[in-house]
Amino acid sequence: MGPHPAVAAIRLAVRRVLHDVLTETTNENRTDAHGTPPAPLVLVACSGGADSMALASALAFEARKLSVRAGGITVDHGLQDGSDLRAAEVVARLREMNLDPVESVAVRVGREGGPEAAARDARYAALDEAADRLGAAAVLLGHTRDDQAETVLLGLARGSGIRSLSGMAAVSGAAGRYRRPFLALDRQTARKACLVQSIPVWDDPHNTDPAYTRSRLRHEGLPALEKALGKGVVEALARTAQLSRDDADALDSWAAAADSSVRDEAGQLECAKLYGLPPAVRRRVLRRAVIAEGAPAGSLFARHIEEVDRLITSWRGQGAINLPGRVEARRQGGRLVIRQG
Ligand SMILES: Nc1ncnc2c1ncn2[C@@H]1O[C@H](COP(=O)(O)OP(=O)(O)OP(=O)(O)O)[C@@H](O)[C@H]1O
Repeated sequence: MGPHPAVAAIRLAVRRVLHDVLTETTNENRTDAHGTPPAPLVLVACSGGADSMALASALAFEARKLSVRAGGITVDHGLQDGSDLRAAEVVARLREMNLDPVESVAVRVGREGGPEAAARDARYAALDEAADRLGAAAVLLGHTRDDQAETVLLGLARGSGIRSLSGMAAVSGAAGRYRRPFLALDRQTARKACLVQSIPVWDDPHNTDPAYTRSRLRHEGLPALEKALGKGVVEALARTAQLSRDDADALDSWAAAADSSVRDEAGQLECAKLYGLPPAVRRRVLRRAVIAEGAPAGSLFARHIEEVDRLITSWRGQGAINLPGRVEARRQGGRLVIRQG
């Protein structure tokens, strides 16, 4: 008898990603002293929750069959009493699965951008550091289709265009280090896989705390949408993410190609030429120009770019526009001048 369908599904998802990682490392043509390619190290980022415990179990199983070393990292955000004990427990469970190396990394969470964003920033910084130090070829994350649907809704509510509707990428980070094998699987499958394999899971109290936006969305928003629109809404939102990502990528390439065509010989942006671009492309050209002058991408919102865009489309002699990173945009003699003040 084969494995339970939920276990088969999580293993297949991980196997596909491990094959990708193996193909990429082979293509890089790296070999050891004996001329054979070294087995790449793949880490699972594990919170101890159902998604990442399922991921860890599938990684442990599939890595044994392939030429892949499997390890794990758990990050202790230090935000709850006893978080260090929980991290130690996760480490013990990952070691029981024969993952090696396994580490717990303690981080200090700042306040920048709210508690969820601050915890996420600290977590990714710690995962990056660990992956570099251990020489990992990839870090697996347990985001599911349900997480993707939530991310699309959060992006929709920001009102900042299709890039924010495109959710999380299956491959992201420096040199494509982060992989999300479960993006097409639902959360129930991961939970079921833990249940049938008797893997204990930790339910993060933050996930049910209504103080957190994502938790409200998960427990109130999405169920209400499913009631109104039917069960297929999660799948539709996840599909929207993929379609939006493709559209956003195409528009970004268009903007990159359009950039040189709207500049004069001195490299200055010409307002008349910018005016002739489709708005979606023009806003991207402007965003690129503002970032190139030193505005931090994460602090640059749609409303900032709209204001710069009005210097082109609704010119009424308005003054300079102040942007994040002390960048300033002004219209001068038919040119758009963007520079750091
Ligand atoms: N403390 C942590 N340490 C290591 N990795 C983490 C930690 N928290 C989250 N992750 C990684 O990020 C992914 C998404 O986490 P998030 O908290 O957004 O979702 P989740 O649905 O609660 O996931 P899980 O059920 O695995 O906890 C996790 O599946 C895991 O891979």
